[in-house]
Amino acid sequence: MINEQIVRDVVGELKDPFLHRTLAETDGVISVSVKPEKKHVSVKLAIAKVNTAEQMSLQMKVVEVIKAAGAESVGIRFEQLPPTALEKFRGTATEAEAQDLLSPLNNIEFISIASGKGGVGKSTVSVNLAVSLARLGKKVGLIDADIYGFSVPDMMGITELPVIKENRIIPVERFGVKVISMGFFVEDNAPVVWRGPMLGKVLDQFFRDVDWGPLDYLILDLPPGTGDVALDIHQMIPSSKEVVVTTPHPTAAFVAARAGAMALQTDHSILGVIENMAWFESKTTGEKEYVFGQGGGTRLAEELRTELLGQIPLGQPDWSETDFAPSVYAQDHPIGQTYAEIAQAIIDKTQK
Ligand SMILES: Nc1ncnc2c1ncn2[C@@H]1O[C@H](COP(=O)(O)OP(=O)(O)OP(=O)(O)O)[C@@H](O)[C@H]1O
Repeated sequence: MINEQIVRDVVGELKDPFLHRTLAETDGVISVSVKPEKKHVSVKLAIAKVNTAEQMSLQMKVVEVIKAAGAESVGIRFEQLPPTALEKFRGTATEAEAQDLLSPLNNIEFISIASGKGGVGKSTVSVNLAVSLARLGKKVGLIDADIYGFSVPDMMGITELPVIKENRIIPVERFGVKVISMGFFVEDNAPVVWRGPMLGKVLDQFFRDVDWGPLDYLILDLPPGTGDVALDIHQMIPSSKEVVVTTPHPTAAFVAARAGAMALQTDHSILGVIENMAWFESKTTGEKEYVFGQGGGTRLAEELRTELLGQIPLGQPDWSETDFAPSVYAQDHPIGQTYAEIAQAIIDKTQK
């Protein structure tokens, strides 16, 4: 039966990627909690530098060893080692890494977009939030981590592929957003059927081998639902602030609550709820019709003890206004303005 000591032992053997000392040596295993009945383990680790590709790789290894020790799900939080510990071990880093440790922290805010089920508009929301944050002057990256149902390139009207320069993948830039999608690496729209380690490698590559440059926000479009794939990805991505997308129907909100619960279980925090397809407004009378019901967003926000960041009505973008990107709303489109307000609320909440 898995217990705290076993977790401390297996994780303690892994090395801090910058200091090349084991986490046991650096006192990097801050806390461990085990819920035996759910076979769930939460760990809090301290390493030399957080929110880096190296953290991502370590995160994969942590998930691997804890699962090998008998856990079914894992939540990981990282924090930075205190300066005294860094000073003590810096001699073990290479010259370049020591320099790197001195540089200002690569302080990216990870925001993941989740939903309880498919088709509620999670990818549309991811794309438009990313574009709106960029319009507000932020440096934004977008990872289409909906690995089996990637749609971001099509939604943004991206036709080119990323180029490789000096062994680094240069993301495609569109509307000021740097985009990486599984769709760039799969031929002829073939379905992707990997799980576990392969999935981890792909995600790792998205973080490690992509030349993101400096970023304020990295938006992750997660796979829908609360199944194994969504759980795998939740465990493998760095701890993030999560936005849960739902439609207004009470049942949809009920399902979305499970996605929120999964986020919390895997140590992500919840930033808020977006209610999509909230109503249809008649162009002729201005009357609102609540086609998919009412109240789901508010109810979900209450249940997750968070706030409703905004409500997005039904409506299509005007393609010609957005350079033929089928799902991007122009800045002056009413829905584009709503996205701008939500993006501003996210900036305020994350103080970026
Ligand atoms: N507010 C909206 N008004 C009208 N159509 C919308 C709206 N939001 C999304 N859609 C449309 O609904 C469909 C589903 O949206 P989207 O692909 O973003 O959902 P999803 O939750 O990401 O689905 P999946 O996870 O299954 O890929 C798309 O055709 C999209 O254009």
